[in-house]
Amino acid sequence: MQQQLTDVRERMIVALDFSSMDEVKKCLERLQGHIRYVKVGMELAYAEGPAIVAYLKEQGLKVFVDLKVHDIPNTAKGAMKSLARLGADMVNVHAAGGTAMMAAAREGLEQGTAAGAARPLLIGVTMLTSTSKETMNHEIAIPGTVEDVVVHYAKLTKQAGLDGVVASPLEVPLIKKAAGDSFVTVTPGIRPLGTDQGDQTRITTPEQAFRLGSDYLVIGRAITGASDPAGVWQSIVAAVEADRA
Ligand SMILES: O=c1ccn([C@@H]2O[C@H](COP(=O)(O)O)[C@@H](O)[C@H]2O)c(=O)[nH]1
Repeated sequence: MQQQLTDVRERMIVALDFSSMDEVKKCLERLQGHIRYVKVGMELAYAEGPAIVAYLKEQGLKVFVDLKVHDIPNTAKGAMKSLARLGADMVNVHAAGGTAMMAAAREGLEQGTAAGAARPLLIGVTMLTSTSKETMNHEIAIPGTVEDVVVHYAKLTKQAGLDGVVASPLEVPLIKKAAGDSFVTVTPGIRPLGTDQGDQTRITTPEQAFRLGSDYLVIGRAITGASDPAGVWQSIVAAVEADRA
């Protein structure tokens, strides 16, 4: 990792999968003082535009802009140049775009980052955590195991000069073995015990995710869809801290 983050709260990213600023504000009111890092995905970014990132930064939060860029290298480079100007802390591309696209994305991000400002972390999405081996083999037409494909994408991502990958926590030990400990792992597919799996297939609990070596956890519905989001947040932090003690 670029930074040693000892407080688990700095490493738990809450996915704000909402379609309006109003819903975001209501959610943040309930989580105020607890969360440090949030994720803006396509639903919110397409609904509210760049203003949402500026708003979240004004609230003192770190922001992962999760738009999963996947296009020809020139377009990916331009997209990253524009994204760099938003002031996000983390952005991403699909590793399936290949090394030329990922390297171009990194160049665009560097060019778009203001002088003296820190470049956002650039992360490659390996295989979506909703994708099972069956879907990967028979629909996406990639043979083999998910683990082998994820490690292959992680190596390509590193080769292209990116900072890390998005994958399931289940694959983190293999990624770290192949790409090194400092290669950042961002892991959705987090389900505290007793929560609905929904559309995710490659899941772990928060405690397991940290135990497996994940650098950042992405947690959405388990927190934002709960009747007491702050209570769920606190119970996750407590469970992780107890597990590490
Ligand atoms: O492989 C991926 C990449 C991104 N995501 C995103 O993470 C959150 C997960 O939300 P939950 O409600 O905790 O399932 C969501 O915003 C996805 O777009 C992912 O799940 N898997």
